[in-house]
Amino acid sequence: MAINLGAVREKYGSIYSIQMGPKKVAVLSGYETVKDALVNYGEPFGEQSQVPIFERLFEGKGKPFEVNTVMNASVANVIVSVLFRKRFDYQDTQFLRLLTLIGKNVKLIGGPRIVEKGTSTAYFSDENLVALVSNLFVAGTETTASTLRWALLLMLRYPEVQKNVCDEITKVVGSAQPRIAHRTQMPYTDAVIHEVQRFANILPTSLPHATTTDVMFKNYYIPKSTEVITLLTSVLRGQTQWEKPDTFNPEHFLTSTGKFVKKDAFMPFSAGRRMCAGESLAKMELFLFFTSLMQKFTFLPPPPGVSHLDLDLTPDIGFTTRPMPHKLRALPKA
Ligand code: HEM
Repeated sequence: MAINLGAVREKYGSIYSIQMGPKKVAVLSGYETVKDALVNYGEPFGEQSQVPIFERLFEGKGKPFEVNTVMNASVANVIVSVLFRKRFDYQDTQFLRLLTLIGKNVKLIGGPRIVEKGTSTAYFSDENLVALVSNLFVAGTETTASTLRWALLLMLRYPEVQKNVCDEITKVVGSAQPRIAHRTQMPYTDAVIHEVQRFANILPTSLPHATTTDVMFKNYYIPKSTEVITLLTSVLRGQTQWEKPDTFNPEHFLTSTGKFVKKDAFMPFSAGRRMCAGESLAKMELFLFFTSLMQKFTFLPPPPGVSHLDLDLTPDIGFTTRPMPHKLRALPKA
């Protein structure tokens, strides 16, 4: 996925276009070209790019609304543009039905397990392709959207953390569009996103694995083809790993001087050769969606009389850990 735009520039010069999902995008590079475009041609290059999720939130004008659909649709469109080079309109009935079905499936899988007939992976077929595309779609949508919904709920529940995030965004990003490059200068926001992922614990049992051979593991014999579940909850909420394992506490990822600190037990994407294939994409999405939303809105619990202390952090039932359906208010910032 990663394109070395520096290398592309060497080949094609300082102005070229690339296809990004459904859109053809012009790339301007090099000091002279960029300065010329921004200063001398400020007007024609000056329109702000439309971001559908913001339009939806602005439409609400601070009224309470349910965030599930718009969050799922926004995140699903990222993966749809990677897979199919297109995006769906948020009103598209087929798209909305697909998202509803994914939501229902995830809930059902959390109950008694459904045993599926395996698709042969011995050769490449239409069947494999459909399975691959739908796996990527499901894996890439529900997980990221649910993490973002937790992020908003936790910001409602901990307004002081929301304020610290917003202050850091004002200081580092200002009114510019947030970019991945900002992340290293934003240790507090980075820590909050890590702590959201740790606390949300989206895939508490990870995905099931199976042994490829008979194994002796710590004096236990495990025969070949045994299904193995690795409990990520026990790592993300491990009592010996974290100062306050069951409390949302961004300080878990901060030193006493406010620097971001990595933790070995931060393992929401699992680890090893089967670890999440979409980790980098997910991390980028989480940072960009979260900072962009926090930059533009103040998130509040729905009235009347709901205090942030009343908000319920008990997760909904399902294969993934999702917040209970709830409403919130998004107040546009001046
Ligand atoms: C916050 C977001 C996400 C979380 C927490 C997450 C977490 C995980 C976890 C725990 C696994 C299981 C790894 C294992 O079996 O050991 C997994 C697998 C996978 N994830 Fe993600 N994921 C996220 C987002 C994504 C995205 C955006 C994509 C796609 C672009 C994606 C694609 C996959 C795929 C394809 C696998 C299967 C890998 C394999 O079995 O070889 N994930 N993910």
